[in-house]
Amino acid sequence: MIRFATIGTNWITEAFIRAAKQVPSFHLQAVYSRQKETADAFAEKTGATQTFTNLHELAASDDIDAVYIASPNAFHAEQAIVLMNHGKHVICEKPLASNVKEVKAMIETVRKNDVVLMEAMKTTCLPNFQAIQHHLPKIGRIRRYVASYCQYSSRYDAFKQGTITNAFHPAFSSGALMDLGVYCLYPLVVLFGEPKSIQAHSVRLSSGVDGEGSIILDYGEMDAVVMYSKIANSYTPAEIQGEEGTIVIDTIHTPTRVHIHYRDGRTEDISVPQPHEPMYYEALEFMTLIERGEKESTINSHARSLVTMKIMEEARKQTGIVFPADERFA
Ligand SMILES: NC(=O)C1=CN([C@@H]2O[C@H](COP(=O)(O)OP(=O)(O)OC[C@H]3O[C@@H](n4cnc5c(N)ncnc54)[C@H](OP(=O)(O)O)[C@@H]3O)[C@@H](O)[C@H]2O)C=CC1
Ligand SMILES: O=C1CO[C@H](CO)[C@@H](O)[C@@H]1O
Repeated sequence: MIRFATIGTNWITEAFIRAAKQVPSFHLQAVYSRQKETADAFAEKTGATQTFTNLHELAASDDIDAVYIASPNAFHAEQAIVLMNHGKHVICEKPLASNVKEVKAMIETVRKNDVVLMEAMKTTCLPNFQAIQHHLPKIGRIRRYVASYCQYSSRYDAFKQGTITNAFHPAFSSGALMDLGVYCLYPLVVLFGEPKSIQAHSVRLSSGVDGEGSIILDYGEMDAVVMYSKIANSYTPAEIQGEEGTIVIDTIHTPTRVHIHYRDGRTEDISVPQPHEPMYYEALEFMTLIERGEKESTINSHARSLVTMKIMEEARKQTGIVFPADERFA
């Protein structure tokens, strides 16, 4: 049994708990919130038996083995480091942190402690993503990866009315690239590694974060184009274009229906059953690592989280997006 605590009381933590409960070794021991009333209400809703309002008490507790972090991005590194220094395993929401320095500090903390740290990037743990990897050689020499995640945010309505919520505030290391662009980039890094160079463009909002953006990534004999937005929608599937065929993926964040369109006109459905909720697979991966005494996921590895963050930081540099967290760790 792995005794979990959670940080963050928004809907995503409920979704994680619901999915993780399908893994037999999961036990929800405690929830953390800044406010006692919120913690109590969330514990009642989720079945946790303990609550915390002090991160250091949570970190020091002998009742907890692992923590799922779903706080605003700006707090991921700080919270994870405190927890890992007390021997807690950490599964931390995407993006792993605010910037490269923070990711490096987190990886350094893993090295000093006997703990697992994994970025909760659901996409790459999904059976249909693994099907894409398996069938990739069938499309011949790869020439382009295209992915978009553009979803108009209800919080943008509030923004237009003059209320800047966490999702659009630089103090929380937010914006379209950090929130949605990461879903296009992480699978790209898993499939093709680190690009030689990138060119980024973004539409900056008055708060200083990006509302949308695009990045072209140079891989020498192939390139990648990723597009992301919190201020407009896109219905375009993702594609991996090869000389012999093209893999078409319905949605990059949660691949469910995946087809190969061969150049000779044939089509092959390479989708596989994905019976569980999307977050089940990342939860299973994380818990399996703990049970096997392994330090890191070979899927959502530290190196891949670091390369993804390097790309995002470079894109921010090119487009003038600075977070207070960058100065904190400078
Ligand atoms: N995997 C997925 O599909 C999704 C992942 N995410 C990720 O989850 C994380 C949280 O996102 P989201 O729920 O939108 O974020 P929120 O801004 O809603 O904050 C999440 C939680 O953090 C706490 N919090 C809020 N504001 C502050 C603050 N100023 N200081 C400290 N703690 C605060 C709150 O918990 P409390 O009040 O109880 O302390 C809140 O429930 C992000 O990293 C995001 O990228 C988000 C949605 C989907
Ligand atoms: O990761 C995410 C996926 O979906 C959400 C929107 O529905 C995002 O805002 C979020 O951060």
